[in-house]
Amino acid sequence: MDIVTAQEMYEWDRVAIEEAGITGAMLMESAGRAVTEDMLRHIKGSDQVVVLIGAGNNGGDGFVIARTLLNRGYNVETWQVVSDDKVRGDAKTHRALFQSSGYTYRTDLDGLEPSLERCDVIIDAMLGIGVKGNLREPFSTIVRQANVQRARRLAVDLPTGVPADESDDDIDAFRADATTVIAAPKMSAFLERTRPFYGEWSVVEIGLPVNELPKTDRKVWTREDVKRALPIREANSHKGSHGKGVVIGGSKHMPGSIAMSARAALRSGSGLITIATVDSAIPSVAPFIQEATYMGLEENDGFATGQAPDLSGFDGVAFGMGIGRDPDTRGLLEGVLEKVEAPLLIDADGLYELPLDQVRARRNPTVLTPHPGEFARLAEVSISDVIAHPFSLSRQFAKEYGVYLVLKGPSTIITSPDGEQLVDTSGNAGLAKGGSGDVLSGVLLAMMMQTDSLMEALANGCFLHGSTAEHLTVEKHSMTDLLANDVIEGLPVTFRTFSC
Ligand SMILES: NC(=O)C1=CN([C@@H]2O[C@H](COP(=O)(O)OP(=O)(O)OC[C@H]3O[C@@H](n4cnc5c(N)ncnc54)[C@H](O)[C@@H]3O)[C@@H](O)[C@H]2O)[C@@H](O)CC1
Ligand SMILES: [K+]
Repeated sequence: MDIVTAQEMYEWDRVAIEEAGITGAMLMESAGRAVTEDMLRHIKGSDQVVVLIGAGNNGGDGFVIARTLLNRGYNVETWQVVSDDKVRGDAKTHRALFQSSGYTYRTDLDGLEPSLERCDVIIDAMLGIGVKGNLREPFSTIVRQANVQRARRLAVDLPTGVPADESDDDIDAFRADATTVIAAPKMSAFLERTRPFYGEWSVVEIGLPVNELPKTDRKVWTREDVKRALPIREANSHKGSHGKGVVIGGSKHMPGSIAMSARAALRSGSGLITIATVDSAIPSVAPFIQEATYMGLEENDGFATGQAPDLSGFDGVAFGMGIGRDPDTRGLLEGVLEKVEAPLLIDADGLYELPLDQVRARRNPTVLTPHPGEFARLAEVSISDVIAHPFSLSRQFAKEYGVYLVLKGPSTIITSPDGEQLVDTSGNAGLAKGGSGDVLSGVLLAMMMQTDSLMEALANGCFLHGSTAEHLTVEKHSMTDLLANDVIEGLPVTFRTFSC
């Protein structure tokens, strides 16, 4: 499923209208009808519905929605919140159709607040992707009034006041319980600051000529994508067919991270996993993971040091989980960056003092898996910049250093060195705990060794990790008590849902 910017969406509309010959009014009719159909999931026959209509084409959709609901016998009050002369083009055409169908609308805004207080459902068709900057009047007052009502709030395409794209503006917007998105989700549905305004969102198809539309290089990775792209275990496979991986990390006082990564990698189908960690950590890790083999690392004060061991012969390497930030570990990391020919994933403490020039110089794939704080440090920007512009900053960074970047968050954005992006929205707040990242690294390593496309491997890994947390918090756990180890032990159920 493509994710679009406002500009890309306008280009899709242009192709539909100018090249495919579908008129704007026709598109608006289809959009309004499809949105109504979707919204009916949230509307009962006895509900009093208020439809709020703005000046642009989002308002035009509102006239179609109001007419469709009235034709079906729903109780609807239609409010055009701007003066008549502001409504033009296709929206004006649909206002005329609304009126010639025998329906009337109100514009006396003094009477709007009591209506909002009385109604059961508010449909927001005031502003869509055309919003620019902070809300002006009367929109900001109406949004404020609507946001405090007990009524269910439903938004058309996007909640009024939420920009479609990345933005630094303060957000003052309609707080939707549910949003029916037209044709494709906009970037803001995945951004930390704007995503909550959407509520639960769904996408409707409106008759755009899909095969003629310019492709975007930004997509949501869905369950169907995972079903298609997840590695299948052939009946005649052996342990060597599924990847021989090594996880390098852990320190005397942090042995747990590497243990969790290794166990997650094994639970996710790796053929063989070697744990490379400081000698002093091996006795505490080994009893928990009997399926792994071990490689001792030189240590200084409990932290790994010395040269990189021989890592030839491995199909995938993950570095950094629990390794600590001791300056003496740097030589080991430099050796790993230089020597490892297999795909190399670097996480956690491995990202702390990462020599980026050496990363750029690598001829083999490198995967970095930062959370926003780690990414801000790597990219030398502020955390608030990362939160506001994760798509563009990820793309810029991945291209500049030639890396696969997994920027973790409520929406995880995976970017390839040539700028293609996949977004995973699975998971929940139960994962906001120490150890989650270590488990994810293990799952990703396993996927990297079993899937030809690294992008698909990373997106599958993020999805498996997130959807495991989702099912565990429905069946067995709460978001409060869920631990990283529970996620590892929940992976089998996730894999079983994909029958692999
Ligand atoms: N043919 C098309 O272009 C289609 C468009 N569709 C709908 O049209 C929408 C886009 O239409 P538009 O481009 O007309 O944009 P909008 O409907 O989002 O509104 C643009 C209007 O909002 C005003 N405005 C912008 N920023 C404002 C602010 N901060 N405060 C107050 N007013 C502000 C502008 O002056 C302009 O009148 C989509 O979101 C979608 O709902 C759908 O009907 C499908 C077809
Ligand atoms: K809207």
